Amino acid sequence: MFGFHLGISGGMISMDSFLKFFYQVYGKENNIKPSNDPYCKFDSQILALFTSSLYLAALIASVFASFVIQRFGRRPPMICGGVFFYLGGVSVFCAFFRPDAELDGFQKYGWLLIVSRVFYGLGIGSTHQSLSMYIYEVARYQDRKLLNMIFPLVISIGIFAANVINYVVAIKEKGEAWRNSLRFEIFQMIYLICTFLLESPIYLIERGLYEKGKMELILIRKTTDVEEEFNNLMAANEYRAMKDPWISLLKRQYRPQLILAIAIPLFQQLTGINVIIFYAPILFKTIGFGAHASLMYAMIIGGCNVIATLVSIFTLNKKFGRRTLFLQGGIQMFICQILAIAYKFGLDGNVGILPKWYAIVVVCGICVYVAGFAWSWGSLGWLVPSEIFSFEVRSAAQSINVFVNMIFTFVIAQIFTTMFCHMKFGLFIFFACMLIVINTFIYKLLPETKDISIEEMHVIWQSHPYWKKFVKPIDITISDEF
Ligand SMILES: OC[C@H]1O[C@](O)(CO)[C@@H](O)[C@@H]1O
Repeated sequence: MFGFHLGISGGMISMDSFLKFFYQVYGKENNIKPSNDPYCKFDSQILALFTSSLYLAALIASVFASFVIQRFGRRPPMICGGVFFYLGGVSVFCAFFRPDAELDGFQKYGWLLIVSRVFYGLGIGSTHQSLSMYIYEVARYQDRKLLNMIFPLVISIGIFAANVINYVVAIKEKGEAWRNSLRFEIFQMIYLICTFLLESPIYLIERGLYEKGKMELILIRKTTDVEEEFNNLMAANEYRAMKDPWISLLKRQYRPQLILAIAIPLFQQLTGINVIIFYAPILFKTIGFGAHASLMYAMIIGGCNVIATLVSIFTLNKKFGRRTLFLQGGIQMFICQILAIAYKFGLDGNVGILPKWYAIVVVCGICVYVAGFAWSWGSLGWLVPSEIFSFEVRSAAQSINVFVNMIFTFVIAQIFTTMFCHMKFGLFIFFACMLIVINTFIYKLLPETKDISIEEMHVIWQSHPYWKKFVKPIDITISDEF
């Protein structure tokens, strides 16, 4: 669902019928109208809010969720998320399935579009952390790594599904296709199924409900032979009771984890990936591609993202170290940005009928960029934190990770159209500079974590040229098996 929302809005706002509707509904009161400059046609803060409101809501919900997860368990935020998805669906339903929903009706109910995005955002914010924590806690130790890698894969599949829906509804239907794209969102109500999940045994043990925790562990593992695992969970609980993860994370000793919990999601967004994921159809239309072609190219790029993520999980991650992949992907993305600048992406405003070869070069260039992201920052951005956040600070560090990811997803969604209007192809200079900073950071500050256990990580920090200043040899870290 997260992936689906990342992918759906860009296609919709590139559809002329949507823009017309949007400016009709919101333009009057807010004095906005589409510009004649092709780079500025989409430059409206309210239009950007249609995309970004979801991430702003997700950001706020994720803060609440991280407290609820600790106090009331992993299930309540999942159930709240289900209710929010349901309300998002109801808002779309009210706006589009009403018998009087002719143009006037749509104008009257247009605000429900943003309301539905806010509900979906609250749903995503509530579930993002609780689900990833739940999966981590319930999974067997040996399955965790794979599950962590599947996370970016399912996001990319969600994005691709949204791209396909946008394209198919647009070619099947003339005019008001975006309404059908929105109707697909209603299927998210199936998320309510998640409310049937059991509570995490780790949470129950934390709350002193030992018997219940053991029962749920038996149900989850489908065997009564859980004594050893249960005893491990109890031992880990005693250890955890002595240390609050938020207080620990602020200690000097955990500085590498704190900095990386902020830097990894921040840099993942500053690679500029969401400029493409959110706004590829707009970029294409601006430089003169047709409406259907723009949606088709966005779909090809979405497909490329899925394939490259699969390649990353099943081959590259097994063969190459994390640093190598981060740096290789970063350099690949940097070269693509430089090419976009050199060839003045968008022909510097001379939009019109474009030769076919130009379209092919642009789309291939973006595919190479997206592939570079998918096998570096896309997959490692979720995997590496799980390898470096030690047990005692994991929940706090993971909350920060999700929070920072949401802030910058929101920022990019909100400022892109304005940046594009003012900077034109110079936008790529900004992201190219960011990639220099990002690659330098990885080169200097990220130690290799492939095939390193959490206990060994401690030694890695101590022998790192920079982090050794912070990490003292005496502190021990509890095994990741807990
Ligand atoms: O697959 C690309 C997508 O992955 C994310 O970085 C999350 O991991 C999103 O921000 C982006 O849209």
